Amino acid sequence: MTILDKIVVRKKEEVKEAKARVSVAELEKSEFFNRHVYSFRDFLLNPARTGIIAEFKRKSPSKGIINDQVSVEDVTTAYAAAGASALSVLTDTDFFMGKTEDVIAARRVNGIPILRKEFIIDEYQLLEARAMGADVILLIAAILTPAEVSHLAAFAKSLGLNVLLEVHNLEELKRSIDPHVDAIGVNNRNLADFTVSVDTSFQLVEQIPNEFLKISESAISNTNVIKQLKAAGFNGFLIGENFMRQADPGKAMAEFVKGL
Ligand SMILES: O=P(O)(O)OC[C@@H](O)[C@@H](O)c1c[nH]c2ccccc12
Repeated sequence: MTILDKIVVRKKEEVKEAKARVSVAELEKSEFFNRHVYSFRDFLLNPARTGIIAEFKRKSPSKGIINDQVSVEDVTTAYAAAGASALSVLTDTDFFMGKTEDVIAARRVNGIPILRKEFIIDEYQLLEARAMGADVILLIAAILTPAEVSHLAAFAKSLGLNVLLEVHNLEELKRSIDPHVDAIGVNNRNLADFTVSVDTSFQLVEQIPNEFLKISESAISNTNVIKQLKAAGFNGFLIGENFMRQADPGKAMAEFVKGL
């Protein structure tokens, strides 16, 4: 079993437990459920911002603890002030040390799009994403059939959410592409074996139709790479560890963007 398989097994249990604990009617009554959702496209394409989707990530299966000493409010507001186009906040607890409350806390203090970074396998998690104040949801092609991608993307759109589809090879891209998706993210990290290569982004960019926003995800640690990715056609750059491994991730991002 790969780590991704393990995460999905655990996720199925979690979703079952959550459904038993909190009804859909309760989710629909939550304070953020009917709020205005920010447009991922507008923020990513705004030239006054950096295109960086800055991630709050305490821990990962590949790196272990990255940083569990900082607050989600401090870091995300500093990311936004440093020019982030959007925020990414992990909500998986067992593998990434994240939680629903992290998105809620980030939502209260930020006015830019928030991606609920989660392993989505069920419609219920999209209702949760809406309820916690997220604007963007992630669909990972490696764990979903094309029919599931299409169904979940359409349901997310019906809730007003933006959809980011993540692929890490041409086969996943070809089989999963769907008109309900807003953005396609090329993950430079293979979630099955953790190998990383930014070349994955350069190889796949030409194959992504231009109606989709193009995002390069993971293992981005210098501004020259961002310049090259931009020249190749990418609109967004998802960065986590490079900032989070510093004592002050917001300050690390502010320093980083000086090089753009
Ligand atoms: O920390 P990095 O290498 O900058 O990567 C950030 C982000 O791309 C990565 O956390 C990620 C990309 N896709 C995911 C899916 C699930 C969990 C995590 C991820």
